[in-house]
Parts: sequence; structure tokens; C-alpha cells
Amino acid sequence: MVKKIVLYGAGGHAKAVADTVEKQGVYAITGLLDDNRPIGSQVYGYEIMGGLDWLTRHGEELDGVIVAIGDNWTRAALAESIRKAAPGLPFATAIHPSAQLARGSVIGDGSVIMAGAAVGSDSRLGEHTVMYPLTSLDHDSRAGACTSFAPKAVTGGGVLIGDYTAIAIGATLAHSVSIGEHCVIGAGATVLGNIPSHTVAYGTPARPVRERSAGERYL
Ligand SMILES: CC(=O)SCCNC(=O)CCNC(=O)[C@H](O)C(C)(C)COP(=O)(O)OP(=O)(O)OC[C@H]1O[C@@H](n2cnc3c(N)ncnc32)[C@H](O)[C@@H]1OP(=O)(O)O
Repeated sequence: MVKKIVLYGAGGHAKAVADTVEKQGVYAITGLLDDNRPIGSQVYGYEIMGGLDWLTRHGEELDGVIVAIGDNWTRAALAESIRKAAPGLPFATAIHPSAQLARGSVIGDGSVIMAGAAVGSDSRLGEHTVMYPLTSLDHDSRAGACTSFAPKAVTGGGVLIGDYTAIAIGATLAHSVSIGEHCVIGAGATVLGNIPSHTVAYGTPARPVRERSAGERYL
């Protein structure tokens, strides 16, 4: 039987998540939830049904939920609110059929792995992580919870990435580098050394540019 899920979010990122879920073919999307858009409006033919109140009333009818918000910190906060509003409702994981998951790789609940993304041997992704198209996290790497890889962001093997960190479009991380929590690695950066937590870094080679606090906007 097809499992029923809702996507929490209704913007551009939610469209990309919906496409991944549709292609995966494991879940049927009952509808979308969004606290800032009118109830009854539609995205891709899916109705916006409400917000957290809806989930409190209908959570038990569902098999799962995916937080479909692109910003890492907002996605984390919403996941926490959902846990409280609908305790026991699982976070579903969406994996595009063209994604490649190597032996020993582990994908955290609520994560979304889009078209052509690759997770290398024995690599682990935390909960609610997003890998956009053509990204790769190579062998023996760890990406924490609520991290994100924008299109064509790639890493070598043995890389560590802390919770909430965003790897921007086209960034490259050399093997064995360690990136802290709450970092943003800027578009097109080439990271050759470690980057401490709460840092915005970019350039080739990437250099820390400034500090950033948790939740500071980057998209
Ligand atoms: C499907 C999707 O859409 S997923 C999302 C895709 N988008 C991304 O991944 C992009 C995310 N954003 C970035 O990567 C940005 O580079 C950030 C957030 C890291 C940096 O942004 P800010 O700190 O706001 O930098 P700001 O725009 O103020 O620019 C400051 C200076 O740094 C330069 N700069 C900014 N980012 C970069 C970069 N990645 N590489 C080199 N130089 C940069 C700017 O050109 C500017 O230079 P100037 O002062 O000489 O004019």
C-alpha cells in the first residue's frame, strides 16, 4: 500500500522535494502545509491544507512528513515543532531513483537526496539533510543534522561537516577537511583546510570571511 505523507513547506524547495518524492514512487503526497500561504491554494496540484494545527488534528492519519524548507535553521526549528505537534509521526526520507547510495551509507530520517546525488561508501548523513542535484559526499564522510548541499557541491573522502552547515552551489571540499557547525561555505569555494564553527568562508582557496550566528540568513 502506498504510504501517505505531507510536505511542510510550499515554496521552490518544496517543489523540488515533491518531484523527488513523486519519482521515488514510495509515498503519495496528501497535500502541503504552510503557515504563511492561504489555505486552499495549490502548488503542483497539491492543496495547502493548513499548518501545525492541521498536523495536530490529522497526524495519526499519515505515515510521514518531510520538512520541505530550504533554510537549514528554519527546517530544524520546524522539525522540532512538528515533533511536539504530532508526536510519533515519522519523518519520511525521499531518495530520487537516480541518486547513488554506496554500501554502508546511512541517510538520516527526513532527508532528501535529489537527482544524480551520490553518497559514498560508509558515509553518514544526519536527519533533515538536503542533497540537491549532482552533489556528492564521498567515502567515509559525515554530514550532521540539517546540513545542505546546493547543486554541484562535492566533497572528497573522510570529510566532516557540522550540524546546520550549508555548502553552497558548486563548492568543492578537499578530502579529510573538517567544517564546523553553523557554517556557510560560499558558492564556488574550494576548501583545502579546516573551517571553524560559525564561519562564512569562500574563495579559492577558501578563507574565513566573517563569523555568523545560528539562524543568520544565507539564501
Ligand atoms: C536550488 C538552490 O537554489 S540552492 C541555493 C543556491 N545558492 C547558493 O548556494 C548561494 C549561497 N550564497 C553564497 O554562497 C554567498 O556567497 C554567501 C552567503 C556565502 C556570501 O554572501 P554575503 O556574505 O552576503 O556576501 P555579499 O553578497 O555581501 O558579498 C560581499 C563580497 O564578497 C564577494 N562574494 C560573495 N560571495 C562570494 C563567493 N562565494 N565567492 C567569492 N566572492 C564572494 C562579493 O562579490 C562581494 O564582493 P565586493 O565587496 O568586492 O563586491
